[in-house]
Amino acid sequence: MTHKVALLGFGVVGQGLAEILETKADALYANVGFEAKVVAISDLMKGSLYHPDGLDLSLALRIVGETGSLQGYPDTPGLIKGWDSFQTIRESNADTIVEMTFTDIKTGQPAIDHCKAAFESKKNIVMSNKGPVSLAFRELETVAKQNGVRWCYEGTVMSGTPSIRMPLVSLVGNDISEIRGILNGTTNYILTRMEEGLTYEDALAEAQSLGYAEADPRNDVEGFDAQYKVTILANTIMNAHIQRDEIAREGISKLTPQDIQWAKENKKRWKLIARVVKEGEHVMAKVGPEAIPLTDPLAGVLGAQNAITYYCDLAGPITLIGAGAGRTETGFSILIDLINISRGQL
Ligand SMILES: NC(=O)C1=CN([C@@H]2O[C@H](COP(=O)(O)OP(=O)(O)OC[C@H]3O[C@@H](n4cnc5c(N)ncnc54)[C@H](OP(=O)(O)O)[C@@H]3O)[C@@H](O)[C@H]2O)C=CC1
Ligand SMILES: N[C@@H](CC=O)C(=O)O
Repeated sequence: MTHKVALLGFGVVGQGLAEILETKADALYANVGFEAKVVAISDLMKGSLYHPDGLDLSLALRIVGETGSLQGYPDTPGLIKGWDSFQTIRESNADTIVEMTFTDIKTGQPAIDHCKAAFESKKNIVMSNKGPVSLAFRELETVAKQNGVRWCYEGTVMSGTPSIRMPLVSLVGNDISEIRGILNGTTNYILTRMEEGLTYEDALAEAQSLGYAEADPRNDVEGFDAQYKVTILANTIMNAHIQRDEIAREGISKLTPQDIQWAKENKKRWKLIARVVKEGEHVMAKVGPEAIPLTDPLAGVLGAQNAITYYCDLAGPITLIGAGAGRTETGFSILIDLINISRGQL
């Protein structure tokens, strides 16, 4: 059955997903029987399109690439322009809403309301936006279940590297007592480039131009993004009931070139380390910069790469290393969720 999809947000990730759905359509159908049709795209400034029979994705990508807007998409019978996100959620014929709008680190809105509106309209949500999963996990999980729909968010932690599905599916049955990792691509990229001699400002500008940084990069460099991801991991993987503000947070913005040099001279490397530890029923989490020895496996994780180690009682420590951000990588994270929903799998 063709999976009908509506895209909310047509920025880096939205366009990355559209490119994948366009270029891999035949291979996905032939290899895994997955067929998707994008019926709507709704973006705050770029405009919106809806056609119940599906949109021409390569045309939408080309027009937005050339003009920065969807307005130039040709009018055809049945095409509706101008729906906002809530109209798209409620009135489109999509099976799944893909939420890729910006992460509001204070309120999680309007994405939390997008989720509620979708679930109440009996539509699944797939998202890379961390706000709702981090701030309203229990409530939204309940609303999704009550409405018999799916809620998937693989891309919220480590982009297309399966940091959520791997522990939930492949490591199921283990008791995971600790999670430790590098969960923010932008800061890891900045630290790597500073060690190579770039200034903090130039390294941040590069991370922004490569599509790694949040719309407001303070979310990355002050550790909010990693704090959000740690909350998601604690609650989804360790079944904790932890609130974002209970997690101690420090970013990398106070690190100086002298700090970087000191670490180099002492066979160490600065990393923004995220940690969740479970002792009995108590779960403690924190995010902060640490100068770790070069012998630590996390020290070798460079650029926008992320890494995470799950300390399992049966399988031992299992480490996953991969992209933590990026257009195609995060677009891929959405694809994993869509395929699993289509297959009826977790
Ligand atoms: N980039 C990455 O590597 C990763 C990103 N993420 C998360 O994925 C989400 C998308 O990231 P990214 O694509 O990089 O961000 P962008 O800023 O490139 O894109 C977000 C898009 O959402 C649009 N938007 C904002 N609010 C609304 C709204 N209410 N309704 C419709 N559209 C809206 C913006 O519109 P406009 O600009 O036109 O106003 C923009 O085009 C974010 O939440 C981010 O945290 C997660 C993992 C990795
Ligand atoms: N800004 C984030 C993007 C992915 O979540 C990062 O740099 O890791």
